[in-house]
Amino acid sequence: MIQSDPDDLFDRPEVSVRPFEFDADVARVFPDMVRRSVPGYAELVGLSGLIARRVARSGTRCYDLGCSLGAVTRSILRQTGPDVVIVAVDNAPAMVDGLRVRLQDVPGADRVEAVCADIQAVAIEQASVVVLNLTLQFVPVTERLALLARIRGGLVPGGVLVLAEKMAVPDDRGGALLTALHEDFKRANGYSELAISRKRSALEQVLVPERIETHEQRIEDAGFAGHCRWFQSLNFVAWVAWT
Ligand SMILES: Nc1ncnc2c1ncn2[C@@H]1O[C@H](C[S@+](CC[C@H]([NH3+])C(=O)[O-])CC(=O)[O-])[C@@H](O)[C@H]1O
Ligand SMILES: O=C(O)C(=O)Cc1ccccc1
Repeated sequence: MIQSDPDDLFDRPEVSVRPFEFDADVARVFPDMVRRSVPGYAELVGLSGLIARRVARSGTRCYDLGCSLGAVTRSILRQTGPDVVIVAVDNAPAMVDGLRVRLQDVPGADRVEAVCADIQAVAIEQASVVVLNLTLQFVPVTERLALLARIRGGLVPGGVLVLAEKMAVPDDRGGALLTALHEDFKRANGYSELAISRKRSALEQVLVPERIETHEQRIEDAGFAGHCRWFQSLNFVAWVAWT
């Protein structure tokens, strides 16, 4: 696990009242926050690297879109050969700064191009793997299809999209159970009732989850030839989609 200060952000009264932002405070606690908030996060990161190991070809690029501090970037770096370039993109300057620091003593880090930019404006070219690990949920819903279609267009034959998202649960007993269990997971990881409810408010309209069927329909509409779901833990789910 990468070094992190403990996440106490939502125990502070002033942080709750404004919408969630990937600023310097969040970047400082992010590894602790994401580990304690996303069930299966370590598996998502590790398995994304293994997917890249299987798929990435020499002379191609792997993209880590919404890379935060580069957990997936480092996972891919460990699993791919010397002729694979990794393009790590985030539009939060504090995240990209943190990524650059964390790459300093990592072997092979010269294969990583760290870019501070909007993923909607970054060219995707010669890509064998494009990872959106918990990132699409922050892109405006109306712009999601265009982004996936552009990713599809930048993939080499045999290339894949790896998409992981918090999902909107169905409005039924199963959905209610998943939501309740996600809160139990946060409680079990030491978050207070207040912190859980404040973060929920801060994320409203910032993180917009969608139903599994909506994601799968969009993957098809974007022109991918096929997809399969390879991960689910409570209300977090991941797919691989291929050309
Ligand atoms: N339009 C955008 N352009 C660029 N970056 C963006 C955009 N929108 C959001 N981000 C960035 O996407 C990241 C989402 S976190 C990803 C975790 C990481 N993938 C991980 O495997 O640790 C997930 C979470 O916090 O739930 C943040 O760093 C944002 O700045
Ligand atoms: O905490 C949540 O409810 C999440 O969906 C995960 C998360 C993790 C880190 C930043 C924002 C959301």
